[in-house]
Amino acid sequence: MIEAYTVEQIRAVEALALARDGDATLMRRASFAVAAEVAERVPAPHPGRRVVLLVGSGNNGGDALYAGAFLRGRGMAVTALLLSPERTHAGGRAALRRAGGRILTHDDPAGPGIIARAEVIIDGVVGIGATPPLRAAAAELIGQANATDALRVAVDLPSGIEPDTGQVRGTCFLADVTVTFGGIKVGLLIADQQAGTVVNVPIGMDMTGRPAEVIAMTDGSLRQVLPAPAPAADKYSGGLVGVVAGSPGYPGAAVLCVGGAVRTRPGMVRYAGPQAAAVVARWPEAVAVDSPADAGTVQAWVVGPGMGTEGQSITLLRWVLGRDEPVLVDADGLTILAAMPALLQARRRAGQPTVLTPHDREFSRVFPDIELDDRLAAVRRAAWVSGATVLLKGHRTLIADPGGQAAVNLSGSSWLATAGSGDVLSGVVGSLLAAGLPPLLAASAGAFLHGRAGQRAQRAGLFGAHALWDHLRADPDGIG
Ligand SMILES: NC(=O)C1=CN([C@@H]2O[C@H](COP(=O)(O)OP(=O)(O)OC[C@H]3O[C@@H](n4cnc5c(N)ncnc54)[C@H](OP(=O)(O)O)[C@@H]3O)[C@@H](O)[C@H]2O)[C@@H](O)CC1
Ligand SMILES: Nc1ncnc2c1ncn2[C@@H]1O[C@H](COP(=O)(O)OP(=O)(O)O)[C@@H](O)[C@H]1O
Ligand SMILES: [K+]
Repeated sequence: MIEAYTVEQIRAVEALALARDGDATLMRRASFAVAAEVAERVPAPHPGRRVVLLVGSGNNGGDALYAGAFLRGRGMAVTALLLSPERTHAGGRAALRRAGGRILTHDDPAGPGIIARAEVIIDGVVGIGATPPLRAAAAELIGQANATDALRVAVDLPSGIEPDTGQVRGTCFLADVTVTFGGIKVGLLIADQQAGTVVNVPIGMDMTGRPAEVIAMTDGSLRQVLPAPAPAADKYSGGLVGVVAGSPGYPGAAVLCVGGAVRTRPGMVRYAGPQAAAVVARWPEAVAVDSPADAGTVQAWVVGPGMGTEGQSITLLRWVLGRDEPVLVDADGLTILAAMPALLQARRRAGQPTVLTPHDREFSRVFPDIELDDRLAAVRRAAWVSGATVLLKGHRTLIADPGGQAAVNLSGSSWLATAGSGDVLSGVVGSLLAAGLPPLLAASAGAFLHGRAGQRAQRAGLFGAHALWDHLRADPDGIG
C-alpha cells in the first residue's frame, strides 16, 4: 500500500529529523537524491550536459542549488536562474558558485535562450512552503520550461500544485520525475499528470506509525487483500452478490455488471431484474430471476446500472436499500437517490453499509451543495454527510468512507472512458463487498482491478467495456 501525507504531518516529522541531524545534513541528503536521479536519467557522457535550475527564495531553491553543485561536480554545465536574488538560500548559492556554476537572475535577457537549450531543468521554485497560484515571474519561467523537451525534474513537488489536495491553480511545472522528501505528499498522487514518476527519498525522516492521510492500492497490496478460495470452499462460502440492473432500454448494463462480478471472483452471482434472459445467455453461471425478492440470500447487492429512474425502478431500489446487506448504488440508482434523499438517510439511521459510485455529474446530482474543485475534500465531505462510502470516478478515482479514511486509485487509463465501463466496475466492487471486504477496501481494490484491466485491454488493442472481462484476472493464481 502506498501511503501519502499532509504537509502538516511531513513538517512534524521533519522537525524531529532537523533537531537530530540539522538542516544542512537534511538538505545535503535531499539535494544529493535529486542529483543522483538526474545522473541516472541523463545519458552518458555527462560533462557538458546543459542543466538549468529554477530557484525560488525558500529551502526548495536551496535544494536545487546544492543539486546543481553536485551535477557541476560531474562536469555538467549548470546555470541557476534566481527569482529573488537577494533572498536566495545563501549556502546553496555559495556551493554552486564554488563548483563553477553560472548564476543569473530570472529576468536576465539570456534566460529564455538558456531554458530553451536546456537538457535538464530542475524546478526549485517552491516546495511545501507555498500555495499556488505562483507569482508572475515564477509562472513565466515555468511556462518556458514546460515548452521545452528537456528532462524536467521537480524538487519535492512540482511548483504550482497544492501539496495537500493536488489542485493546480495557474501555471504548474510539468515534471517527468518528482523527487520528494520524507514521505509522499497527497497532492502528488492526485496531480499525477504534473508530478510524473514520484521517487520518495526518506532523507532521515521516518513516517512509520503516522496514519496516512490517503492510501493507494498497489499490485502487491491487492494480492494480499483479495480473498483466495480455501481448499474447502464451496460456491456459497465466498459470498454471493445480487445484481439489480438493466431495463428494456439498457439491457447491456445488466450483462456488463454481472460480467464484472462473475470475472472478479469464483462463487455465485444472482441477477434479479427484467434482463434475466439476456444475462443467462451471456453468463450461464449466473442465477437469474425476474425479481430480487426471488433471488435468495446474498451477502451484498449492486443496484442501479441501466435500471431506469422511474416507476418500477424506484420500487426496486427501495427494496434493495431496505436490506441489511451492504449495497452498492450506481448510475440510475444514484439519480433516484438524488431525488429521494430520504432513502439514503434511512439506510444511514439503520447503520447499513452503503457504497455510492458516482461520476462527476451523478455526484453533483446527489450532493448539489458540494463543489468539485477540490475533489478529495468533496469526496470526504460526501462520505461524511451521507454516511456512505463514496467512490468518485474519474481519471484519478477517489474513495472516502464516513470514518474519514480516503484512498486514491493509481491504476487505469483514459481507455476506461468508454460506455459501460462503470457498469463493469460496479459488478467488480459488489463482488468484493460480498466477499466480506470492508467498503473502503472493496472499493479501492475494485477500482484498482478495473483500472489494471483497462490498461491490459488497451495494450491488447481492444475497444469496448466488455473487453474488461477477460482482463480482470490476468494471473489466475493470484491477481494482477
Ligand atoms: N526544512 C528543511 O531543512 C528542509 C527542507 N527541505 C526543502 O524545503 C522545502 C520547504 O522550504 P520552505 O519552507 O523554505 O518553503 P518553499 O517551499 O521553498 O517555499 C517558500 C518560498 O516560496 C515563496 N513563495 C510563496 N508563495 C509563492 C508564490 N505563490 N509564488 C512564488 N513564490 C512563492 C516564498 O517567498 P516569500 O513569500 O517569502 O517572498 C518563500 O521564499 C521543501 O519542500 C523541501 O524542498 C528539504 O531540503 C529538507 C530539509
Ligand atoms: N480520463 C480517464 N482516465 C482514466 N479513467 C477514466 C477516465 N474517464 C473515465 N474513467 C473511468 O472510466 C469509468 C467510467 O465510468 P462511468 O462514467 O460510470 O461510465 P458508464 O456510465 O458509461 O459505465 C470509471 O471507472 C472512471 O474512473
Ligand atoms: K519544486
